[in-house]
Amino acid sequence: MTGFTLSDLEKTIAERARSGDPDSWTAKLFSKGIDKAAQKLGEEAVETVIAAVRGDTKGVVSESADLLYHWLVVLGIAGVKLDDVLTELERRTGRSGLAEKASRKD
Ligand SMILES: N=c1c2ncn([C@@H]3O[C@H](COP(=O)(O)OP(=O)(O)OP(=O)(O)O)[C@@H](O)[C@H]3O)c2ncn1[C@@H]1O[C@H](COP(=O)(O)O)[C@@H](O)[C@H]1O
Repeated sequence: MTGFTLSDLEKTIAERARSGDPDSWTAKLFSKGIDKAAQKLGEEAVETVIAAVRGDTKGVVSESADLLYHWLVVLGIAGVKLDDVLTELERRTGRSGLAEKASRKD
């Protein structure tokens, strides 16, 4: 299994956004703003759905990578940290830090 994480990609995206490099797709999306980034996110979501419905396994992998990258760009522009989303997901499992603390008190 790869050691590469969404957190690694989030850091790369933040660095590239700050770079202002004209060759950087990330910097371009950040300069265009939330409308363009959100549009790309929607397109990649639809392309992922189409690949899945067609049973195109390689397509699902490739489009999911596009989707997650553009999702992190949208999070970055929206000022939301990946960790905030993971914390919300953890809360839904009922195993969040607060739940654990509360259960230790019992
Ligand atoms: N993971 C990605 C990634 N996935 C997709 N893309 C880019 O997303 C863009 C849009 O994808 P599309 O399939 O829609 O391509 P398109 O049809 O040409 O796009 P449009 O016509 O809609 O403009 C392409 O230019 C892809 O290269 C990505 N660009 C960057 N990354 C990561 O971000 C890092 C920094 O990239 P730069 O900011 O470009 O330096 C890279 O090293 C990667 O780790």
